[in-house]
Amino acid sequence: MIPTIFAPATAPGRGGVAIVRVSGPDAATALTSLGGRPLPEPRAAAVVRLSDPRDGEFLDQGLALWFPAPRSFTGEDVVEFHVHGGRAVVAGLIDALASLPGFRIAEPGEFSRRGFENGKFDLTAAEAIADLVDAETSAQRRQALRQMEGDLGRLYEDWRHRLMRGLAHLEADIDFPDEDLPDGVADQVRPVLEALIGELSAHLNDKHRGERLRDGIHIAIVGAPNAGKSSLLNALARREAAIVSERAGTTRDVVETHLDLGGYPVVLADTAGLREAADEIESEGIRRALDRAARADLKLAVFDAVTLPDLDAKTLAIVDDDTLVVLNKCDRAAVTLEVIGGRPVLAVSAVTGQGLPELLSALTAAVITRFEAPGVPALTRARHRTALEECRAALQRALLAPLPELAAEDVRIGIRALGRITGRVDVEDLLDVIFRDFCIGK
Ligand SMILES: Nc1nc2c(ncn2[C@@H]2O[C@H](COP(=O)(O)OP(=O)(O)OP(=O)(O)O)[C@@H](O)[C@H]2O)c(=O)[nH]1
Ligand SMILES: [K+]
Ligand SMILES: [Mg+2]
Repeated sequence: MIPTIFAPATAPGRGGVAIVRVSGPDAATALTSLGGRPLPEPRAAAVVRLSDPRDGEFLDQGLALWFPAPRSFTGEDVVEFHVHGGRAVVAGLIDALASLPGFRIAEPGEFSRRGFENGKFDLTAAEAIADLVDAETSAQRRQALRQMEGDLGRLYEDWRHRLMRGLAHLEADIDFPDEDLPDGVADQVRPVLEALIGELSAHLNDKHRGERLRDGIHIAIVGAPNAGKSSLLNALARREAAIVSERAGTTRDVVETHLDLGGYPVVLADTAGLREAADEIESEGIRRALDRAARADLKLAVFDAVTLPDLDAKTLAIVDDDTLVVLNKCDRAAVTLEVIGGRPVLAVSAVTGQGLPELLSALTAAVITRFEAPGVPALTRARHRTALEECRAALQRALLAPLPELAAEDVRIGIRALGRITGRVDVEDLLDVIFRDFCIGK
């Protein structure tokens, strides 16, 4: 017997309203026994006076919604109680529900899991629900919503169906060599595999755009000691996140701060000044700085306007296409350079704030051009990436396979890898395609 599960759907603590969700075969009982009334109209809010069925103690007056299966989030019978959002109210309701036979508190993600198991949505959409709940910026929200609406799931399902048709052709070739099938089935498969390998590669080769959007885009501030890196971090973050001092070599550890740039989540990192280290600790700090610069999506290379025309060679060596060049302390020296290391110079003062709005817009623009690709759903999870790489490798093997049997086995591996992403790994699907495409033996 499937247990009926329940849990608060709203965050713990005080609030205007708290929602407690119930799902399972006995969900209706929760409403009738606690609410002391017959079931209301489906999907219409009804006023309920809730009391504990054990002793009749009044718990709260609230609203109840009744969603009979299968038209609910989980695909099961679902009841939602909207009550006053106090801890004691919710605790009393939870306690009363727990006393009902066959009821237990839900495990994390269990409502979504039941929804997936009842075919309400695929795994990518379930993951998107989690992302949407975690979304902190508008771009994160947009990506999660697109994925929840099925953009990514549809892309992977389309690929999987194309592969299944390819496999059906291969299998027909193997199983029914004497049947009256069209010629050259194997030749029909090759272009299908080649096209898919191309599409998989384009999707995989996206600079981790979607994954970055979930985790945050990494920007590293690098430069010589005392160039004003920590001052710049503090100015951009509008808080004293890093220690600033006139002593060269102040920053040792990487200091991170989180920003929202144009709706994109950004992890901005301040690092140790680059120079010949004076001691072991500084040398470790510089190693971390270089490591961070190498792994960053974007870099801010900070030069000191006071020391012009000398440019720090260690910082110059880091400048590349993913770098914004910043000339700091322009309150103290006239800016005479427009280009450094082939990149346009952004003149700023971390102290007076001069040039910072321009730096912020340049940074935001750089972030947007690197990570926005309208219309095309992005790969969002390492789990998907692993499966897609496995699929591509299998298809590449299939192209080289000397026998159709071996090619078919590799294509099957590719199909299973794609099926794992959406959670659709049903062999019945494959039979459907075989019978629909060939109608052998009727
Ligand atoms: N006038 C002026 N002084 C600045 C500016 N930016 C930083 N400073 C000063 O320069 C000194 C060094 O600043 P920091 O921010 O500690 O420099 P840093 O690059 O982080 O230095 P390390 O952590 O030692 O590598 C401090 O005394 C700051 O007040 C600026 O734009 N104008
Ligand atoms: K310093
Ligand atoms: Mg510093």
